[in-house]
Amino acid sequence: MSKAAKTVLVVGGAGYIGAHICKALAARGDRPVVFDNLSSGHRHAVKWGPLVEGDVRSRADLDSAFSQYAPDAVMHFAAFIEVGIGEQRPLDFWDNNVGGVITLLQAMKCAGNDKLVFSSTCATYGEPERLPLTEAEPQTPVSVYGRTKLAVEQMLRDVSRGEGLRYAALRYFNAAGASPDGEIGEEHDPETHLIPNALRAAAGLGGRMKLFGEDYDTPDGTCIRDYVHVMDLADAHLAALDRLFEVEGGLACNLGTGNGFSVREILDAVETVTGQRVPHDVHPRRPGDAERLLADTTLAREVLGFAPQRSDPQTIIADAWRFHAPRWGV
Ligand SMILES: NC(=O)c1ccc[n+]([C@@H]2O[C@H](COP(=O)([O-])OP(=O)(O)OC[C@H]3O[C@@H](n4cnc5c(N)ncnc54)[C@H](O)[C@@H]3O)[C@@H](O)[C@H]2O)c1
Ligand SMILES: O=c1ccn([C@@H]2O[C@H](COP(=O)(O)OP(=O)(O)O[C@H]3O[C@H](CO)[C@H](O)[C@H](O)[C@H]3O)[C@@H](O)[C@H]2O)c(=O)[nH]1
Repeated sequence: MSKAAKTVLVVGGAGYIGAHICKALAARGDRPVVFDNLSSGHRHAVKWGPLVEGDVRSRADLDSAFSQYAPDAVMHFAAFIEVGIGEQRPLDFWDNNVGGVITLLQAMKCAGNDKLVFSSTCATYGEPERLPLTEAEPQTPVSVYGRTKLAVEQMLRDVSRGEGLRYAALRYFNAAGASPDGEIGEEHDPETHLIPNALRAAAGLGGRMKLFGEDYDTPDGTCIRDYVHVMDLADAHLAALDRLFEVEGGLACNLGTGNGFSVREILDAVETVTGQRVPHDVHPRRPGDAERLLADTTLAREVLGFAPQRSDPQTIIADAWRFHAPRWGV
């Protein structure tokens, strides 16, 4: 394992997951340089190194960041992430999520940089045929968002084979939680994810939460997901980064825990942690929601030494609540 401090260009590092990875990089002595257009990220979440304001679709913006900071590796988090909006604005999603990576890879090649960690998603699997999902399961995404992420994975494989790119495509399941010290957390606007929406409702903000679908073929009728703490994701990113300095070629790897929780189980956990009821109404199914998603974690454990420490729902929710509660005045 290479222990020398690294400069890492963190594209999308002002966003939720990227900011937590920056904090983890700095904590072990690496130097994160955030490159972000602040379209959904936050200037106040960039705390552990410089911020380069730029757009990943702009070669000029990227070239100037590479020449100023000469990063040893790149981590790419920037994307449009709202599945529903992707169905209405597919061209924007292909432009940002795929076009952005083409421009980034061209800039990396020009700068002589061949190491990339990429944010992929369990949404590339679509509606699973078998659970838990191993990396070998067919990837048949059912959303524009999932198809853009799959297209990038395919492009990375080609560029790795043909041009020697070293990469790790990390397929996150449901990222959740916040830095345990409450310093940074999840601040999407609009927020579509279950845990922050349930916490908002518990705090008496934003009205009653919508529970999407109670007629699934699951024990309580609600969807089952594999929630993984953002700080555990950070550990996996550090391991994936180190691996790029040791191993040639590409890696595609699930990041989840293998444990599934239903929407109702999450609401119960939110009520336990906050001591408040979660006012909610049952609504029809949300289009594109798979019934169950669960990661097989064998590869992550073997290749990245992935051993989640904070990914039980109680800890995830307690950490998220510690971040949100003071900001919401509760
Ligand atoms: N949140 C999850 O549960 C989850 C699950 C699976 C995969 N992912 C992937 O992880 C990544 C990060 O997700 P997140 O929840 O932190 O999202 P986020 O929206 O909080 O962060 C994305 C960041 O990228 C920046 N950005 C977007 N387009 C850009 C562009 N053209 N140029 C420069 N910067 C740009 C935004 O300003 C923002 O800071 C995304 O690629 C997402 O698809 C997230
Ligand atoms: O207000 C809400 C929000 C969510 N849900 C339900 O809670 C479960 C989890 O939903 P999330 O939106 O929190 O997470 P998803 O599983 O839909 O999303 C994950 O997978 C997506 C692709 O499918 C993207 O990758 C996304 O970034 C990632 O968090 C789903 O059954 C959803 O219907 C609700 O009932 N009410």
